[in-house]
Amino acid sequence: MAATPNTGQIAQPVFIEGRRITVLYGSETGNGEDIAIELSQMAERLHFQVAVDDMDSFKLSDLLQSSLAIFVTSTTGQGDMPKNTAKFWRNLRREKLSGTNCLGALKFAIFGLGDSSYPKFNWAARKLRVRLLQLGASEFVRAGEGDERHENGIDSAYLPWHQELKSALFAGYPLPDGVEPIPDDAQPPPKYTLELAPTMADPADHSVSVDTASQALLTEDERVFLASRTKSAVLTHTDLPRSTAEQLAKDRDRLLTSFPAVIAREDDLWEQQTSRRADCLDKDNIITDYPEKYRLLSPKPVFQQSPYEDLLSIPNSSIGTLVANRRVTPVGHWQDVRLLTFDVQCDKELFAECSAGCTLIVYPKNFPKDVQELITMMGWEQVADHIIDLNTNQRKSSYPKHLYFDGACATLRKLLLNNLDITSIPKRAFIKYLVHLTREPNEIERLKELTALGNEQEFYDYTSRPRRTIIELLCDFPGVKIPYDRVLDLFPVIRGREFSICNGGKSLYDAGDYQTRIQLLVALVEYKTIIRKPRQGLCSRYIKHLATGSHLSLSLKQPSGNLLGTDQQRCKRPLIAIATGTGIAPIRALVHDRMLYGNPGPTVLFFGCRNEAADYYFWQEWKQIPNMEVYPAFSRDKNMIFEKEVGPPVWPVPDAMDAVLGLGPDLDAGKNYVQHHIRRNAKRVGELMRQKPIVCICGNSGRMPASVRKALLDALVISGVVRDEAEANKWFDDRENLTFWQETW
Ligand SMILES: Cc1cc2nc3c(=O)[nH]c(=O)nc-3n(C[C@H](O)[C@H](O)[C@H](O)COP(=O)(O)O)c2cc1C
Repeated sequence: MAATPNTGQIAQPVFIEGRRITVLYGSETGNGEDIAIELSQMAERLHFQVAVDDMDSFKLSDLLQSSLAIFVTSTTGQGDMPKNTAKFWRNLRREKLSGTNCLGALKFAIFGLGDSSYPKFNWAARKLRVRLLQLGASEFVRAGEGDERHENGIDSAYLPWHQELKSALFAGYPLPDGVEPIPDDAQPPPKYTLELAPTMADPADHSVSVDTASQALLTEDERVFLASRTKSAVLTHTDLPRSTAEQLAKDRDRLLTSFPAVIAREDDLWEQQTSRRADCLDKDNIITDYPEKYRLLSPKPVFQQSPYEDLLSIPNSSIGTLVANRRVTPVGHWQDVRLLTFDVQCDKELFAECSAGCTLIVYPKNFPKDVQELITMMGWEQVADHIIDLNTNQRKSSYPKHLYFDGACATLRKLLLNNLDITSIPKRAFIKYLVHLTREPNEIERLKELTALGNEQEFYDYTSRPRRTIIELLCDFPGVKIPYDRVLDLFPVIRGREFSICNGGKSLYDAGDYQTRIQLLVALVEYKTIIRKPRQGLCSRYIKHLATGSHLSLSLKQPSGNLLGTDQQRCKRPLIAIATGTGIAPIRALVHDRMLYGNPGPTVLFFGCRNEAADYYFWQEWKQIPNMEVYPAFSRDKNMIFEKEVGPPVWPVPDAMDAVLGLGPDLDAGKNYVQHHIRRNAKRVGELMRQKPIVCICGNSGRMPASVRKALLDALVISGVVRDEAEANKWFDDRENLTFWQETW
């Protein structure tokens, strides 16, 4: 079956010898990656041959050969480089490169993504820029810095910078006579395409597919089963590699065990009634008689309410079983916070090394109902359940990063269920692309208007502010028909979400041998927006509907810094922990780890939450921990607000950083936050500070980390460890005095 025809002309760049540009990005959650891809498309319109990749997938030696590059990086942690730049950044900083002018031939442009509520605003891009300059590279356009705090977000700085870069490329690298840039409104060539598996592509070939009316009524497991069986039958006529054949057999067995009884019964029946066995699959007529065998007796008319349970093919993941999904906040409380418990098969070494600071990655999925809505809207019914060809290694490498799929039985529906983020907020590039996919003049005009330069506020008001989803946008533009083979170009790939593990020590082994019992404390993202529709984050919705007993693919991620509590010496050191809300998760893991060696050193916890009755997590547990003091700050329990705040020793005029952050002596007045309790207990804090403690700050980013740091500095002065704020700053940053760990998000 042919792909839906495109409505517009596809503009192909002209090949011009030597006209190359490299676009490298560092990105944690995909914002930087999106910008890098948009910039690479802009360069393609100027007929550059573009290589775009994350920094770690790019060899430094290749950069040494490059003459033109664009860098895009976000900042993560506290002024840190994103993880997918770690190797590249390490290599770039190698001492032996210093003074070599090794990047003397490179011209570059750099754009950083950051958030000005962090003290180290855009530090990753700044550090990278300085190093590139040190190594001799020269900048051909001023550096750009996007700020998520700006009312129009990153776009406010990015859009003008994009234009500047485009003009600089156009002026600095003129096109040969007769070659014009590809206009912005011409449809870009596809980066990725989907193909139906060859034997399935032409329905006249053979009648292998189950008729679509019954397909629409199948459950996903049923469909997957049929798909894998269909594929087996098809592939018996080709040289099926052994490993794939084995995989198919394994999949089949797995599916049969968790399969709706009706299918299993049908299958058994067929096996009994026919003398034919698997060894007759090579007979010529196998394809024509195939559908009869698998026609369902009683198809289910409704779609399953929650996402399907099929395991995802995530590299280095393990299978987890959800043992408990318990709401820990009272039902009337504004926030639904879940304590999730998973038993994870720890056949992978990684899981045996789980400790405080590790995170667990959960891969959310879409709901079948939403996927069906999209399929119907786009008219993909005829192709949604055909096997698509994603199977060869060569092909795989040309699919988007983070796209994990089971190549043996991938279908468009499966990609939509498991891989493509169809409920995310549409990005500008998505909307721009849609202009080419509708013939309705009104829609074209409106889509163009939304993405026009100068209309950032309107774009924001239509997309981010109401948190409109891609599906909702498509409902607003019924004339848009996306060709099924363009889905990988258009829809973002669903990424796993990282959560701090909230248990440690012995509790990790509660599930017995070969299993690691892992707990997460997850605040579900649910809110009403200005369009008054309740909204849920993709992962929150997924988690909320996860039933106990569900199996899912999970990965473990080690912390980038030192492990904090895993040896006896460190467990005996004092711990000063400051946490707000679900930020208590990694602290609890550390407290558990420290118990491994009997009596740990003194632990002082300053914990901030709203109400004692609603979100004072794990309070009963703290009573059992030897040598632990807890100072809770309940910000909304009125009677808990103290009459008179203990201020710092001297309140000088707010320093530069405070002014930037809007902090000052008055801002927290009359409130009951962790920083107040730190000052109130300054003597105790100072006493522990003198004993080389571990200091942890975990919880919301924004103002909290800076306010807490300030309070800790004040405590150093009040308790006499140092004389003034300047000394306190120095003392605090000297790693001889304390180990510092911050986990904020
Ligand atoms: C955990 C976390 C830490 C961050 N740390 C910083 C920081 O230190 N400085 C900064 O300017 N922005 C910081 N940011 C903001 C990100 O750089 C910003 O959200 C950016 O859009 C993320 O882009 P990405 O999806 O490409 O990673 C942080 C964001 C998160 C979630």
